[in-house]
Amino acid sequence: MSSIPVLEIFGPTIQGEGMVIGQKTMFVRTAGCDYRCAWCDSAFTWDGSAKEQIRQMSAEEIWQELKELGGDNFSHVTLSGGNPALLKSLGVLVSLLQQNGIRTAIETQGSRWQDWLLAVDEVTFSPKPPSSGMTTDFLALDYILEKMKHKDISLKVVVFDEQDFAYAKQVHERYPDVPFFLQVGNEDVHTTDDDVLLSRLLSRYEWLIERAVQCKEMNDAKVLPQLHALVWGNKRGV
Ligand SMILES: C[S@@+](CC[C@H](N)C(=O)[O-])C[C@H]1O[C@@H](n2cnc3c(N)ncnc32)[C@H](O)[C@@H]1O
Ligand SMILES: Nc1nc2[nH]cc(C(=O)O)c2c(=O)[nH]1
Ligand code: SF4
Ligand SMILES: [Mg+2]
Repeated sequence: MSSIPVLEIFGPTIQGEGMVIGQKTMFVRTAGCDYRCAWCDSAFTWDGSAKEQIRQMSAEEIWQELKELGGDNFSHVTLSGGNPALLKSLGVLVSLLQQNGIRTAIETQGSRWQDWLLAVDEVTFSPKPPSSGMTTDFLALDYILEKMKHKDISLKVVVFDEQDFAYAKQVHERYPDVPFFLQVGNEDVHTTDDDVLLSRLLSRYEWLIERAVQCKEMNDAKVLPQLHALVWGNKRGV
């Protein structure tokens, strides 16, 4: 049965963000999102520009392709998108990966619940700050984080400006027991000038570190760049 809309399968590479940064992993990127973030670095998953590249795949087909690409060189798979938590059918893939001894992780914004989230080993929830143009449904996020409270989860907020930083504080204060990450925002997700991008991202990282170290509410936060953007710029499939 073909039931999962897939836009990219790639790796092995390293997880460039958040709670398992540096972990060797494969990626499966699904199509479709319930959000439209102004600065989304994966807008092709939802803006129609890659519509003809979407493949409807079964969990077994995805697993076969992961093995063809990665061979013996992986033991971890990250699901991202778009919002993979829109897809009930992804639960079959999560079980199949686990039956084959593969650890799983997911990137989602925390707007939708799926029962199979409980089976994912490392779950990153990334609620969106004001600069995205999106509004967080905190009651939905409360519900989801309550269900996940005994699991290995984290919150990761992308920060572009002071308003975003204030939002990040509010999120961290609302869920004090959930490991909390601040992530540098990439303002130019289209440039191919890697030198300009790198120096811009590093100066934004320095700014975010400075803001976090001055703020007592961020005493437990971790401050990270997107490591893959520092290494490969805006290249897709890495
Ligand atoms: C492309 S999203 C896909 C998963 C899910 N829709 C989400 O937003 O969490 C993966 C991660 O990239 C982050 N992200 C997207 N665009 C970004 C940008 N321009 N700069 C920094 N992080 C970005 C998101 O906030 C999210 O944490
Ligand atoms: N290397 C690498 N790390 C990532 N972490 C989160 C990603 C994503 O787009 O969800 C991503 C990605 O696309 N590449
Ligand atoms: S929620 Fe994630 S995939 Fe969806 S638009 Fe925002 S950053 Fe992009
Ligand atoms: Mg990305």
